[in-house]
Amino acid sequence: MANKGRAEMEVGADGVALITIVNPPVNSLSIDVLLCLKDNYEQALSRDDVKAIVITGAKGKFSGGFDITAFGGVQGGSTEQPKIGYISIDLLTDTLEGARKPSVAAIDGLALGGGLEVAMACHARISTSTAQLGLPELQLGVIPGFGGTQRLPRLVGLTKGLEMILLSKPVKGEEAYKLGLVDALVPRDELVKTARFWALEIAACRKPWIRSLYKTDKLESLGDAREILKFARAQAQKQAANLQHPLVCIDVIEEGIVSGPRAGLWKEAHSFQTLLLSETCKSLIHVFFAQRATSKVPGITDLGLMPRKITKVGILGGGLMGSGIATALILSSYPVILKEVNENFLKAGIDRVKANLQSRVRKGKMTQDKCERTLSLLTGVLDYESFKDVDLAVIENVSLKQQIFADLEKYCSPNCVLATNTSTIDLNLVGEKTKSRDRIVGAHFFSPAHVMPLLEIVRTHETSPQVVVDLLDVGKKIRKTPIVVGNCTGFAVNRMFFPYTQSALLFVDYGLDVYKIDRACTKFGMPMGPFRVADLVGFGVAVATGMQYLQSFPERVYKSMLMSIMVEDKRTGEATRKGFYKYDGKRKASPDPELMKYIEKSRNMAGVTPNPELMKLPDKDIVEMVFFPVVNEACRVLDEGIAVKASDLDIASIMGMGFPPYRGGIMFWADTLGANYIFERLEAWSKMYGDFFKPCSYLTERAAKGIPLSAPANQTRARL
Ligand SMILES: C[C@H](O)CC(=O)SCCNC(=O)CCNC(=O)[C@H](O)C(C)(C)COP(=O)(O)OP(=O)(O)OC[C@H]1O[C@@H](n2cnc3c(N)ncnc32)[C@H](O)[C@@H]1OP(=O)(O)O
Repeated sequence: MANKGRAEMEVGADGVALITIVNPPVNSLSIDVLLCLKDNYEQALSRDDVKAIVITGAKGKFSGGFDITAFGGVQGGSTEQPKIGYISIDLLTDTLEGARKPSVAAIDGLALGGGLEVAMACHARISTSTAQLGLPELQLGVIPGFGGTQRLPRLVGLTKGLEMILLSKPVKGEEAYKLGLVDALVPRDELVKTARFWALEIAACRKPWIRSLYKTDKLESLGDAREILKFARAQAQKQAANLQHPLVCIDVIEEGIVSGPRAGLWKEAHSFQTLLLSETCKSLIHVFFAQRATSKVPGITDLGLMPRKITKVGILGGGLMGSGIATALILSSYPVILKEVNENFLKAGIDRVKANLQSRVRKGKMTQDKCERTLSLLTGVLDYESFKDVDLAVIENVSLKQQIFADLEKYCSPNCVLATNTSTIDLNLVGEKTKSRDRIVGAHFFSPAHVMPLLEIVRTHETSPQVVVDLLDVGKKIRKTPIVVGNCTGFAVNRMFFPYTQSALLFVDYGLDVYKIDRACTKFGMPMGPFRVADLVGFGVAVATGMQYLQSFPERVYKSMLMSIMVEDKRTGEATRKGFYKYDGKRKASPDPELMKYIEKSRNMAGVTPNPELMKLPDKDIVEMVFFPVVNEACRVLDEGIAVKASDLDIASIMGMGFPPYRGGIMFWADTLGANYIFERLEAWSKMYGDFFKPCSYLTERAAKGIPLSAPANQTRARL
């Protein structure tokens, strides 16, 4: 098998061995790279002409950490691993850090995870000011495994070290220097030269020879450290009660502080090994690759098309979505022209963008100066005159979309991409009156558009691949995760979201408690249960959406009257301070005993007698009752070719619905339970409660054949 990366060594006349990690695209530390590093070290330590060593990464990137692609092989048992502690103790601690020749890390681009851990084992670190340094392993369900749990707190102090590790939050070179994580900041073109000089200075005892594993000056006293760790444990549990690995990480750090760093390294090595095989780690690794795979669309991104340069974006409508989209675009340096129908609406739209930016200033995410420079990219207009040179026009929720598209066709250049932000409108209808159907595309942002990470790119049969490639590129530049989907009511995310609320409403009619359902969902890991979400969004939207679904999918909509009854009583959610919950002045939700009268009315209208047995159900059953219909719908979305692959739906469920990432997304989670189990439960419920639960043919077939729901179906033709 071909080697996965290497480390190259070159010995200079100055007596410095320069070791370069070469493993594109991010110089990850594969086992091959690490074994090369070991060979290089053995050579450098034995050669008389080598006085000191510098480690760097090829092409401006130190290293993105351990090779994540190898995790899958280890988890599946197909890749053999080095023995426990071999990399962190034998190689990095005893060979590199314990060597009688000094090492200096020359860091540019990124030093993440194992990359930073290699750098911390060196005796000094020189960095550029823009490099990113961090230990993001917890994001992947593991802990730092090459000594990071021991060395980072010793270099930057326990509080900062915990923050960086538990929040997977990297720092820029500049901050790393202030924290003491790096020893000097230099411009990129002086990086290696300075590191060489520094290494020779250490060898000549003119600069300190520091083994960070044994540093104690930054560590708090044992009593203080215990208090800090206690607080960190409480925070970790509060933030994600279902996750074990943050607590394991804190235990490992504590071991090093209480019993010494060597004991800490051993505990780290054993814990890393155990966590690597956990369901959480498998799920999070799946999510890492699934997220990157969303921008790989068969038949679109494999045609060799290059994205065209988008230099200016026109937005029609400065409402909530239009202003949010404008904010997202100017934040990524796109000049934007915002068009409204009159002065008042235009001012309101621009004020919304200003408020979005000001909120970033207040939170310390942006300086006032940067805020003003960003705002200068936005121009408000009342006519189409300035649309001549826009490359992308995004139409927000304005009526007469057809007319607007016909107007745009007259005013914009023939190459301008025409995008519409809609969650429901049929794109084929929108383009009906134009000759430009090939450049019409949906750009479904989620509210608030400048904050939510997901972007559904909706294509019709006629949308050209070039236009999709262009929008994928814009999505990446504005830091959204784009999912390419076909045209249908609700696209992928809302189609999956709808049964979530529907199922919850059905079971309330049949006797379950609103608050019990919400609690079961939040314990499962959802940020909010379906009823709390409905309050947040407002019932107006939910009722209107329900009507559209009823039209499109009449055979599987449960017609609950509960929300409509509440709307009649002007009880429409958080905005009216009363929905399924009641809200105080600070938007704090609490259960409302009055709700029962609406529920009883809804049950009467449905002609349903509540079953008291349902209230005795454990949370697990409630979660399945709410989510299996979502799985069923996700299967239909996949079967119809609306989504091109199951992992796209995993990302859509995580980023669009708040499905817990540590469960891997809706389809990944479903496969951990098995298609057959889900089929049987849905089938049983469909007999008791009706067609809403009826398993679709995709699910039925896979359950019968024992095929995972996520397995690609080559026979499924994309219907768009
Ligand atoms: C023992 C140790 O403690 C354990 C570890 O080190 S675990 C690993 C810790 N490191 C990380 O978590 C970093 C993960 N990577 C990232 O956050 C980002 O990829 C990055 C910041 C490095 C680069 O981001 P960006 O420039 O946007 O590029 P991105 O699209 O994410 O990645 C480029 C490619 O590199 C791959 N890649 C990134 N990091 C990788 C890694 N550590 N191993 C293997 N492949 C990696 C991606 O999968 C992607 O591949 P693709 O082009 O085939 O889709």
